[in-house]
Amino acid sequence: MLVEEVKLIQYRNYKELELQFHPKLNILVGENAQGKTNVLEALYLCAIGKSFRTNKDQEMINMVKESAYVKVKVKKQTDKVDIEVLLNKEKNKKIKINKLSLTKYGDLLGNLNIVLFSPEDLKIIKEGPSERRKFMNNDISQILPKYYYTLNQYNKILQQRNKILKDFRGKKFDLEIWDEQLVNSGTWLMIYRRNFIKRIALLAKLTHRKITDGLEELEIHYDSNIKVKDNDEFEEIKNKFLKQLKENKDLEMMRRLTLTGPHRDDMIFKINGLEVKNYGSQGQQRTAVLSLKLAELELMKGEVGEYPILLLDDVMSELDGKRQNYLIQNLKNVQTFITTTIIEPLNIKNKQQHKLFTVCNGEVSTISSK
Ligand SMILES: Nc1ncnc2c1ncn2[C@@H]1O[C@H](COP(=O)(O)OP(=O)(O)OP(=O)(O)O)[C@@H](O)[C@H]1O
Repeated sequence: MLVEEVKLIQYRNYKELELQFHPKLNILVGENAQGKTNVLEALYLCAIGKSFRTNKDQEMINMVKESAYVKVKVKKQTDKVDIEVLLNKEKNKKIKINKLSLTKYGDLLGNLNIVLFSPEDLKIIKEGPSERRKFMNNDISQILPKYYYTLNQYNKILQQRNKILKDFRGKKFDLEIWDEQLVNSGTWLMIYRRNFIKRIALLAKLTHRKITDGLEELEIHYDSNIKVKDNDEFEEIKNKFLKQLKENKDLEMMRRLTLTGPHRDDMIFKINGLEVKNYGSQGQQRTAVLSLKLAELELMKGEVGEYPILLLDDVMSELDGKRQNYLIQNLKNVQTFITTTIIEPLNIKNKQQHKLFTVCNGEVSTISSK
């Protein structure tokens, strides 16, 4: 799939902007703080329904305005989709697909699939488990919208259960009704995550082997909070989840928090048997993320039947020449958007088809198009 056009009105530092994109490679070049990432963020908003930089929709509205508007025209193998997002400082955002308003945000997912790679993604490897859960949640929701709904349901039940635990003042009460619901949706989340990680791990391993000329073996494992076996089915997982909840109940009541369940899941990344988080060099960590991102592209292609679009926000300068080359060479069939402050180090061969935009203080002009 590809984005043919984007239109922005009062979005961040753009008054009004319309851009036609190249079907292959689009490079946005400009100094810091000019508005390059804002364009990528707008594309992401139309794909996922939120920003990758903030949880507050209002921040995307131009500071001195009350509302903002983004529209993208998406071309898929078999049809075209127009996605519009209207942000308002006072009201919830409105999303339209082909002019029809959505009643559930989840229905947006799958209309425009996207893989984002930014320096922030190193957090997936380096930082705490919440970054890895965010990665799983974002990716699985895109390929399996029912995951998104199950996750929302699980989080609501979790909130309720936590509230009961928090308000507990020595009175007798029963958590069992919440346990049953938590376990039901939580078990599905675990099954979806386990399947997803199994598939992405294999793809990332093959890519990593290629990038490192066979020197490094990347392993990615699902580290589920509920101790289950690899081949356990729904009922077995559910029973183990319930058992673990029961065992932890005293501790939970003492801590007044739900300590058991997939909201505490994690993923483990290893290179040649050693955990990348603790033992990997900076370069190895970057390469592992690159392998993961390329694996995401292939996984989405396998699921959806066509490649998602790829946003590379400021990452080229983080990769050495060899990795840049590998990336560019492997993106031939993927519509790609690159932001960069300097164009020279990019290994874009002259022959390669692309469109080059300069971004300066909320204005964009096309420099070249091949
Ligand atoms: N809500 C807003 N209203 C107006 N301007 C905004 C708003 N949010 C951000 N900006 C402006 O947008 C600019 C930053 O844009 P962006 O993050 O796209 O920069 P960039 O070109 O990607 O820079 P860098 O190379 O540093 O990453 C800044 O000038 C900032 O003041």
